[in-house]
Amino acid sequence: MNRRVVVGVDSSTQSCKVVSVDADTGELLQQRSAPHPDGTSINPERWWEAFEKAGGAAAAQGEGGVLALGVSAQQHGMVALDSVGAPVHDALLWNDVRSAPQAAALTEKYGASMWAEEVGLVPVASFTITKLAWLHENRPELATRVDQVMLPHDWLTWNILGRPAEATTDRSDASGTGYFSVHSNEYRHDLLEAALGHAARVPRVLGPFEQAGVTPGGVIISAGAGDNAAAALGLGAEEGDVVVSIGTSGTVFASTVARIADASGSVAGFADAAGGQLPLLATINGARTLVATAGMLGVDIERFGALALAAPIDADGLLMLPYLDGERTPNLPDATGSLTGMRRANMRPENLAQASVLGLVCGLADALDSLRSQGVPVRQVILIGGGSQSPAVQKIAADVFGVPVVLPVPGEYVALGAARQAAWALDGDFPLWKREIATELAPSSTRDWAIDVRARYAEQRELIYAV
Ligand SMILES: Nc1ncnc2c1ncn2[C@@H]1O[C@H](COP(=O)(O)OP(=O)(O)O)[C@@H](O)[C@H]1O
Ligand SMILES: O=C(CO)[C@@H](O)[C@H](O)COP(=O)(O)O
Repeated sequence: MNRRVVVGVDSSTQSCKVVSVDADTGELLQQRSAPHPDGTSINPERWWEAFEKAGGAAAAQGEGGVLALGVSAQQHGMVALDSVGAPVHDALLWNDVRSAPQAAALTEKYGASMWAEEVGLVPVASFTITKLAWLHENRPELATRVDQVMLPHDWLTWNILGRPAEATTDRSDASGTGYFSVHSNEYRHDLLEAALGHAARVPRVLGPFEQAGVTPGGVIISAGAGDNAAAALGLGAEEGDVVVSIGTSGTVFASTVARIADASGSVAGFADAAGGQLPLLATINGARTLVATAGMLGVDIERFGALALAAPIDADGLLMLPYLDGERTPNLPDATGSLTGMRRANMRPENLAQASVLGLVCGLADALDSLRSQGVPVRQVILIGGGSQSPAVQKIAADVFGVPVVLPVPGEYVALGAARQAAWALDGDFPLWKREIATELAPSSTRDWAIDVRARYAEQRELIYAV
């Protein structure tokens, strides 16, 4: 019997991944990727070029017998288009912190409780609405030209469908804008206008398995999703599963029924891609903490992993707070990284490597504690993302997180989730693909060392950044 092929796309911060999957079994058939330029702002055409290089554009026109395709992408990016569909400014990405002052002003103007209760999140620089406010305040001549605002996944879907009069999005990605209410499932046009200075068109929000359209090649295009919501779909995350993704961002999230309204702003009450909720915390400094430290040591990422594994598990007291690009969790957009606990005896390359691993994982453990404090059940952590492939991360994760940690077979779970959504849109039934086999990461005989490291990490964070 001929396979029915669906395709999933993950247009993430650093690259575009395209996976071809058997629609009936979920078996991975092909996987390709192409890099994106570095930076926190980008001309969206670079996303299209990578999408083409990774085979996505051809698949979207039916090459290889593709029946359906779904696009997932990095969340929050501001794609502000004029009346002819051209960007008025490079897209400001989730990890661009220039709109931090606007985030603080929006929070002050309406109050954190309103944002948490009505919109589900409290503005920080990552969220689209703050970027529109930045444009309005700093480039008013461009802001007045904005006709419509999209997110990265919306813009790719819109281009795949030949730039129809009405763009589309989905609830999971809309929930990360700051001008959409997960409670009413309606846009808050008033908040968008307050930020941008005038009204602007926004994409129609599709249901979980609604079709965005069909390409001239006959390929059904699904609604798409924000990347973390797509990962939850790809993993088949269940109540009690908390996904920790170590990609460019570090994210900690769960697919739940209960809505979250965290006025502290730590936990964002996003929507998932299946009609539920996706409470989430994100750090700006994910796997690139390890990559930057490897660069400082003059070694590649494999050698970095070996160095970290060779160090004492607590880095012999060396401690890094890896706020290398500013930080979102905790909300310290102007912070820089710090290295403390240095002694002549511990100033060794392996200790620096391990300190960066500990700094990354301790920050994610803090996020896990915040998620738990909002009533989200934590039965196990499912560890994904490029950084999860680090043997040094795998060695300490169970001890530092303090709960069972499972590692699925290496895979692009965001793109797989987008493919699963495409199969859902194709058939109208959620595909019951087999759940990936996962390996439980063995904890140490005692996690006392991890409790001590986390306490010292918290002490330094409070001492240096007062959070
Ligand atoms: N073994 C490893 N150890 C540490 N970092 C790794 C390893 N393998 C990949 N990475 C890093 O993971 C990141 C890519 O992960 P990915 O989840 O694809 O990110 P994104 O989805 O944000 O583009 C890159 O920064 C890469 O250098
Ligand atoms: O801002 C968030 C979630 O709120 C990030 O998770 C982005 O969605 C970027 O994802 P990656 O490129 O790191 O996968």
